[in-house]
Amino acid sequence: MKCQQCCASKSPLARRLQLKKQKEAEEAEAKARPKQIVVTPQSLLYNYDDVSAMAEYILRTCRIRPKFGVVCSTVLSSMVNMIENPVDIPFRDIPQFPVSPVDGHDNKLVVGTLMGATVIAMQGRIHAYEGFELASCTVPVHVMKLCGVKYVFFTSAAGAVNPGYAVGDIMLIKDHINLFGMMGSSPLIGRHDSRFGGPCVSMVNAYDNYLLERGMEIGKSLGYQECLRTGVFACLGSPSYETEAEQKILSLLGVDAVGMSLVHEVIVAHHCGLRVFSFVLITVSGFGEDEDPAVVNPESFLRQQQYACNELIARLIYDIQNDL
Ligand SMILES: O=P(O)(O)O[C@H]1O[C@H](CO)[C@@H](O)[C@H]1O
Ligand code: HPA
Repeated sequence: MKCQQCCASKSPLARRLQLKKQKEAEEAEAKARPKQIVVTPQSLLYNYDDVSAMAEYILRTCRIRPKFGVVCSTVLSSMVNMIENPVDIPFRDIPQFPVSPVDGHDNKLVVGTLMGATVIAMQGRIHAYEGFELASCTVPVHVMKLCGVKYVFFTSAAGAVNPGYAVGDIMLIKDHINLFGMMGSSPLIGRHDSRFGGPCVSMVNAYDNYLLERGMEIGKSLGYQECLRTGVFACLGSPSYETEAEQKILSLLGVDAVGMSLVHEVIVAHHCGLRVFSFVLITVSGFGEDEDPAVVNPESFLRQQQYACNELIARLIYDIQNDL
């Protein structure tokens, strides 16, 4: 006697009929199911309790409530050497905190005091081009917020788009063009938690005007007026540096300098009510020059300007701390 099931499944016609029936059943089931709102993974990755747990771990470990947060660019990680009585907290020790897999990234927080103020600095940041969700790139900002931070300074290495800029220039950011956001990708997409902010956020004064002006004044008073600029920044999503054609587009858009981070961090910081000061160190001069940005060695590069950046951060913290 023939077995109905296995013999039937061997006939191509029977198999096709079976698949058709299966598909129809699946479609009917899908139709009957209530429509679901698909929440993007951004807001699901770290909820308020997850972020609280990270902040609690940090506060328990360092026993300091930081008022200032600093996100150090890969090229400006020497900033943490200014921190007194430092407590190092490796990212991997903080529950759920993202850890960069890139060689040479320090992957730690340094908490202590600087110019008499309490600070928490990120030595090494999380980049989208490493394969992280924007929520992972920006969760450190929410953690800083729950640690008690009020002011946050973001720094980055950048390539010049403005032809008037030179390597070594320090551009204080007055505005950005959010290329990620224009393409529909933002760490704020998805269900929001009102303890961090509302569903939408105005970006007016995201780069705090007062801090920008103070930063400029301090930079000048320190003698850096020749290399100080204020300009518009944009962030690329890919680790490939921009092509000449892309540089031209960026220039037409009004971008002065371009990097691979910072913009989404600033959005999250402003959204949750932190006061933001940001600047970039120009490490690659752009536009028509025969320079390959990938060959720039950040380790041995621009020591003097790195010092200038550190001085700028320290003096601004001092002035804010002392209401100057
Ligand atoms: O974002 P930071 O750490 O400044 O690093 C910048 O420099 C690297 C490229 O040289 C990129 O990672 C870019 O984003
Ligand atoms: O020249 C650059 N282009 C884009 N991102 C960068 N990050 C550092 N330098 C650059």
